[in-house]
Amino acid sequence: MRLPGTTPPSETATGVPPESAAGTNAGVTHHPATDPRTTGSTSAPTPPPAAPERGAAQTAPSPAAAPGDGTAPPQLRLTDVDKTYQARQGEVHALSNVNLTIARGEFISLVGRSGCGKTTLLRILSGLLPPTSGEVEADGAPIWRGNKRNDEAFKQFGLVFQDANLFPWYTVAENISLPLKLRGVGKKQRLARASELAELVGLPGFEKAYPRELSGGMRQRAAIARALSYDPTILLMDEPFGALDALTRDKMNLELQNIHAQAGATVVFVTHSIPEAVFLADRVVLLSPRPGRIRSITPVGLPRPRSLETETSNDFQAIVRTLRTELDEED
Ligand SMILES: Nc1ncnc2c1ncn2[C@@H]1O[C@H](COP(=O)(O)OP(=O)(O)OP(=O)(O)O)[C@@H](O)[C@H]1O
Repeated sequence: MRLPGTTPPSETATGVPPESAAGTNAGVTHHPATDPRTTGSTSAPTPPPAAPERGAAQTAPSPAAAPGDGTAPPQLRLTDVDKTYQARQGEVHALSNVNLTIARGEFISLVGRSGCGKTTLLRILSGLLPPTSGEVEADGAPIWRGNKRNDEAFKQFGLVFQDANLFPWYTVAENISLPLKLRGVGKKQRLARASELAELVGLPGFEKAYPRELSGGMRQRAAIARALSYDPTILLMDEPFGALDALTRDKMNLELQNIHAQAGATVVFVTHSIPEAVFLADRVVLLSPRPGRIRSITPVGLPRPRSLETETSNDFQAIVRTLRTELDEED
C-alpha cells in the first residue's frame, strides 16, 4: 500500500475479474451490478451496461481500468480451497470448494452466518493457516507450498482484527511503527512514518498518547495505521469495527473508505453487518453455512465516495434486502 498521492490511478481502480463472472464455484449466484450513475435508477437495482469502477468519483479513470472490463490485474486468487480442522471432537469441515479472484485495489466484503468459515478463509488468505487442499495465490505466487508458507508473499499483507491489540506500554507512534522496528528501520524514519499514518487515519496529535488514553474507535485507527506502516498491498480485516458503537462504526466506515481510496490497497473485510458490507464493498461475497461455500457474489455499483446518505438510497437498500433475503433463506 502506498501513501496518498503516490498511487497511479490505474492501481486504485478495480474491475470485476473475469473469473468471478464465469464462476467456478458450483451453484454460485452472481447478482447483476448496480450503478445508478448509468441506470439513472432510483428504485430496485437494474443491470448497467458495465460494472462500476471503484473510486471513479475521486480519480479520473485510466484507460487501463475501464469500468467492469476485467482488466484490473488479479491480486488474490483462491482455487478449489477446502479446509477441514482436526478437532478433538472429530473433523470439522469449515470450507468447501472456494473459488474467488480479487482484483488489485478491490474492496471485498465477506459475510455469512456465524461459524460459516469467514475467519478461516481470511486466515488462509493471509498465510496464517494452510488450506487442506486447493491453491492460494498473491500476485501469481502461491502463498502455501503444502504446509509451508511463502514468507515473501506473506510480507504483502496487513492484518487488522476485532481487538486492536496495541501494546499498552508503547505510545501510539511506537505502536504504529512497531512493524518497522521489527524490520530494522531507524527511529527517525519510523516516527516520521508513524506521524504520517496518524494523520491518514485521523489521529493527528495523538502520537505521544498511550492506548489507555484512546477511545475504542481511536485504538482501531491506530491498529489500521500499524497494519499500513510497512506498505502492505493487501489489507485483511476481521470484524475490525465489531466492538464499536453504531455512531463510531459509521464514522470508521467513512474513514476506512477514504483510507482505501487514498492508499489503494486491496481489502478483504469480514463483517456480520450487511449494511456495513454493502457500504464499503466493490463486491459482497456471501458464504453459505458450514462448510462455507461461496453462495453469491454481489457487485455494489453505488458511486464513490459514499456518504451516510448513500444508505438511504433505494439502490443501497435493495442490495441489502437481497442479501438479507438470501441469509434468511438459510434458516
Ligand atoms: N482451530 C479450530 N479447530 C477446530 N475447529 C475450528 C477451528 N477454528 C474454527 N473452527 C470451526 O470452523 C468453523 C468455521 O469457523 P470460523 O471462525 O472460520 O467461522 P466464522 O464465519 O468466522 O464465525 P464467526 O462469524 O462466528 O466469527 C466453525 O464451525 C468453527 O467451530
